[in-house]
Amino acid sequence: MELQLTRPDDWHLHLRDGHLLQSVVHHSAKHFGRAIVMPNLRPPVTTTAAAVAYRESILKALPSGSAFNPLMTLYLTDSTNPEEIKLARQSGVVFGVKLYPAGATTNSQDGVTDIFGRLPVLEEMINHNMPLLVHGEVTDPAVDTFDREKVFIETVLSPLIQRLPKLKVVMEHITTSDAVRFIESCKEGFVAATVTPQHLLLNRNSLFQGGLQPHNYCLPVLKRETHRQAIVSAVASGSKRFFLGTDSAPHDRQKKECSCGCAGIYSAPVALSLYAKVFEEAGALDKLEAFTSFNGPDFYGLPRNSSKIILRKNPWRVPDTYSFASGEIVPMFSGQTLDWLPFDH
Ligand SMILES: NC(=O)N[C@@H](CC(=O)O)C(=O)O
Ligand SMILES: [Zn+2]
Ligand SMILES: [Zn+2]
Repeated sequence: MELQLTRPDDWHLHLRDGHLLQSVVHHSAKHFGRAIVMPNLRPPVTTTAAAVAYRESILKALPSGSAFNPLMTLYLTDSTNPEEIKLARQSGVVFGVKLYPAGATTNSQDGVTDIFGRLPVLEEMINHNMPLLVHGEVTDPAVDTFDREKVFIETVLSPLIQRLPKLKVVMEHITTSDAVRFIESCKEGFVAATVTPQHLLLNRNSLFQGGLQPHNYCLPVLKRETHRQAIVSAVASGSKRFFLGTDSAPHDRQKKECSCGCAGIYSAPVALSLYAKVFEEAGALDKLEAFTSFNGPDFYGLPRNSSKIILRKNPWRVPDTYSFASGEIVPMFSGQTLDWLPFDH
């Protein structure tokens, strides 16, 4: 059995830099046309100049002949000014501005402490039709980890959208039925969400199955099964508001398997196989292509890709690890067998 799909894009990807970039970028470039590249490097990509330089290093790291197009983002801080948004738009290579609430996730320490203090920047983004990409969790240590997305929607995102109804917003890596309901309640074309393979396939039991499982730890953390089911129903419905964003987040194995393991799941090499599995199990393979290849570019106002890929039923074993110059990375579904295998058309 075979499916032909318009070439997909990844609307949420971490490519890192240095050795790690060199060893992961080809996994995304192999089948994806474009990717929104997240700016949470150390130091973060806070200026257009830095985004342009980062883009150059990504292009250099690509296999020769690759047509992969990295779409860059800026990391919003408490000192980002509206002028930077103008520069970003003029550059032609920056496609979004990322909101990390300070302290919410990996490399978010330079993030925003109060988004309502950034209104002039957000208004400039509206003028330039530049979307705000949101890691949607509050950071208040008094709020239970599993409630942080819901509380963010209630106390930050919903009031923000009411204040700035013309701002385009992508709620990244949604994890709850609350997020699904919220996105569905917003104006189509203005608010959308990316969905990761892990939040479609795993629930929070996967964190503790037979012992602590650091490779299933990401942020926002996996939630209970009812939330997973709500997210599957949302994507299987064919709604245009949801699209593919892997949040593929490579970390050296030693940084995951240690006394304070960091958050992030490496899914780039398996993501398309996993999304196909989700849609097949939901009886919605006919909705897969819109999710992987249409809804994202339509939301961002970019053309859909013209080339195609094939997904073939061809069981394959996911490698246990991928080696890179200074370590190894354990991928999602490491060592397991997946049915669908992507090929270039
Ligand atoms: N998702 C994660 O758990 N980690 C991401 C950061 C992020 O997307 O929040 C990373 O950069 O490692
Ligand atoms: Zn995030
Ligand atoms: Zn991410």
